Amino acid sequence: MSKVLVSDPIDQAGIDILSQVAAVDVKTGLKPEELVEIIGEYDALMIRSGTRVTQEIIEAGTQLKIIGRAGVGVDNVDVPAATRKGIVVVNSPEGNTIAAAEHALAMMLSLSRYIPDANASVKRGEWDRKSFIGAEVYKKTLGIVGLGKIGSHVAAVARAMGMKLLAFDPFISTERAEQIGCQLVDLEVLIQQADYITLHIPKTPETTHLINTERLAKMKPNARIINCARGGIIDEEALAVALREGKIAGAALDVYEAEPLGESSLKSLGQQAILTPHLGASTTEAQVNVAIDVAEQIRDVLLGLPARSAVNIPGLSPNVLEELKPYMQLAETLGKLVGQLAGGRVELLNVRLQGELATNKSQPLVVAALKGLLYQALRERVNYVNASIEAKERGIRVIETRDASIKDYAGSLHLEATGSLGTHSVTGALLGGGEIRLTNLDDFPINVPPNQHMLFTLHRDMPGIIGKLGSLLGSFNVNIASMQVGRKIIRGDAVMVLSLDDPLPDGILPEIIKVSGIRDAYTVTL
Ligand SMILES: NC(=O)C1=CN([C@@H]2O[C@H](COP(=O)(O)OP(=O)(O)OC[C@H]3O[C@@H](n4cnc5c(N)ncnc54)[C@H](O)[C@@H]3O)[C@@H](O)[C@H]2O)C=CC1
Ligand SMILES: O=C(O)CCC(=O)C(=O)O
Repeated sequence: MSKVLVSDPIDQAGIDILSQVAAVDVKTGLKPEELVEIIGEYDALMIRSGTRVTQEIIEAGTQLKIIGRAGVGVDNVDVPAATRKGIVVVNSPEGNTIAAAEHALAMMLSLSRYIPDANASVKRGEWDRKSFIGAEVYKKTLGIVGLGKIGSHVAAVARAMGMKLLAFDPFISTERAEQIGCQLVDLEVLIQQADYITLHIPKTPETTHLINTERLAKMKPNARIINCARGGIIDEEALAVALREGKIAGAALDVYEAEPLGESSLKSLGQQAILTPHLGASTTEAQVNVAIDVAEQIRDVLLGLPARSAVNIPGLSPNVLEELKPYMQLAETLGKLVGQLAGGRVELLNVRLQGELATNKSQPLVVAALKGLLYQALRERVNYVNASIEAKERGIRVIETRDASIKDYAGSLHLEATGSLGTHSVTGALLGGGEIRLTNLDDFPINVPPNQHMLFTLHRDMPGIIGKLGSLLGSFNVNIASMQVGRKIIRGDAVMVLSLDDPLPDGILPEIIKVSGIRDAYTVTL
């Protein structure tokens, strides 16, 4: 039975799902060295933001197949290290969207009306109404940095509160921003015009310290800024100075450069600063959503099924994946075949989507073809996650082409590989029931199903050659399951495709090539 380690607090709904297929250990608050020590026993790791999954932990996770992050941000996981080891990393892209958006909105209103400090003063026994004269958000300008899932929901609610909306997001179109009721502007315009700024972007090298001393200096003196995205997008030291010097009116932070927040000049600020301990996703609803979403994906991967929200395999909706799955199987089979024909060191792979297939996404098919191509070298170590990286590291150049005009089958896939044994090509298609057919080999038309053990020969089409090869194989006790010849012209060059019941014994290939009329022979295991 598989074993899953849950190393952060996760809703019971997720544990129940995992328990259907695995033995689940919940061990929260582990020190990094404790995690390194035990991770080797587990097939899956489920975390929230509390566990840092470093390269060291990934290296020690010799059985790990999947890391599930019950939330959005995977910045606490060394995704490249996981990818190199073929470990799927999944998240829950939408499970906590509403929770995070509502937290940002709550922060905006709390900042405007000094709710945390007013509450604390009443609880201290005071009745001070003068110190808490707030500001209305109605008719004020909200600048949203990052108009993705959370930013868009913040926009919808803020618009209903009568706010004017500006947005900065270099990756979305003006039309999309307008649909959400936002005017797309440059970051500098947003910084200068907004009364409230809320950040909803990932932390990347480009967004680290996006809000720095210079930008804080350009903000309006009555401006308030909210960060419920990721720590480090705002330079915390610069922010503390700007707040203390009254350059801006307020800031509300849920996330920090280092968590938990230790020594920090932010802590000594007054009512102009509100600090929460990374609570954006902390609603009952969001925790149930993310736990179910991620646990289901871990369960599926442990059962050998694809994950719907993997961050390190080609992003595909479950529907598209379901539709493409048979073609991915075809691509993998063709990749295995052409890789063995072309020889170990393949330098170039050309993947051509033909007929109806030409309108599909090519990336998953390319990845599947590479997985097949590299199987000979890497066996079970290559999978959909690491196939592209492994290919790149081996210097395999990949070209993707499409030809919708080729209509001999509804949709077909053509792979051409150049390696140490020359350039070889193979085409395959799917029959009605999803059965794979090899339809072309090195430009010779054929029509054969793939078989575990196969022999291909390039020969001259002449009387007696089939018999000679049959007798030779018989003398080595090899049973032929089926045989087909493909040729373009009578008595010209031809290929022979044999499906064998047994692997070809060592030493027989040179004997086959000695048969008069046979120019080359290749053995393939699929
Ligand atoms: N505080 C908390 O507990 C939570 C925090 N988050 C964080 O909130 C952030 C946003 O999450 P989602 O909206 O779900 O992500 P999303 O991927 O839907 O949206 C992010 C948006 O940022 C934009 N973007 C990327 N780089 C940018 C840049 N340099 N400048 C401007 N825009 C840029 C993207 O185009 C995208 O539209 C993430 O960092 C996530 O980790 C999410 C959930 C809970
Ligand atoms: O797990 C949590 O509570 C943090 C959520 C979060 O930051 C995220 O989903 O990106």
